Amino acid sequence: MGKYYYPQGGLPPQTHLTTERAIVTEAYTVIPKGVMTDIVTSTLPGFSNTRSWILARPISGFATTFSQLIVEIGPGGGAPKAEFEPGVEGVVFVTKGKVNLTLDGELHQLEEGGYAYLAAGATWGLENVSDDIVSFQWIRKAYERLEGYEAKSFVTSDAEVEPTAMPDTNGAWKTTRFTDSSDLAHDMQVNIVTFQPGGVIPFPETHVMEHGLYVLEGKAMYLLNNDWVEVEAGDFMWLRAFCPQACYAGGPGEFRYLLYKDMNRQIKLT
Ligand SMILES: NC(=O)N[C@H](N)C(=O)O
Repeated sequence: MGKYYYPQGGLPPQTHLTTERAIVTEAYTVIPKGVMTDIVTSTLPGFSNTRSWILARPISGFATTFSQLIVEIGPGGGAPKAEFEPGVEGVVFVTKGKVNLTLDGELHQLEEGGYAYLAAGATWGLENVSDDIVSFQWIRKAYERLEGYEAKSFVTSDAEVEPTAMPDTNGAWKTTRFTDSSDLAHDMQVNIVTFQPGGVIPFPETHVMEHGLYVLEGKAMYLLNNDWVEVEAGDFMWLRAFCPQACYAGGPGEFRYLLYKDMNRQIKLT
């Protein structure tokens, strides 16, 4: 085990996996929670009392389709009147605390597990009216419109959507899909993937979809291209298109992650 730099001093966190070091390759990136310290935060325009960690963004030379952030809003903070880019869709998924979402004039309270799909062109704002920090994942993508289809905003939660068992897995590998995969109005999905202890992705999936993968719960060994990497709750992975991927969730508890994927559009050829 190597030595790690903790800017705040003191002892390293209790669970200390070998992936406490960030990994950046051409096929994938791992940003372990241990390196998301106070010194690498970004302030967000339009938000007050808020800080964020930008986990993924388009990088020249790679066809990255999305950006993904951890956002923390302190009590009284938020973006009540933020004007967001009209052509950009997003998903907000709350991982801790409570936040008020005003979406096209309607008020929703999102708690842990709360999920909002914010369609391109929607008017929305977020306010933390509680006494505690709220933390959420915010995924953004330029919406690729398809004639005759229009994705609509909606609010739901992890608890409200029944996960589907993957074929031949006895329920050891399930996916919670918040939109129908065949719905052409949607050019992306943000799903939750859940493994029971012992659950696996039994072959290296290799596909055109790019992924952002934020671990919500548990730990596992994840195959990223040629490397098996230990990951646990709070870690983030970016996988470029065609990066081979598989998983072994050894337990002791469930292993769950939020999974971004781009989909349902023709590849642009010039
Ligand atoms: N790494 C993953 O969980 N991939 C999913 N099976 C997916 O691409 O939907």
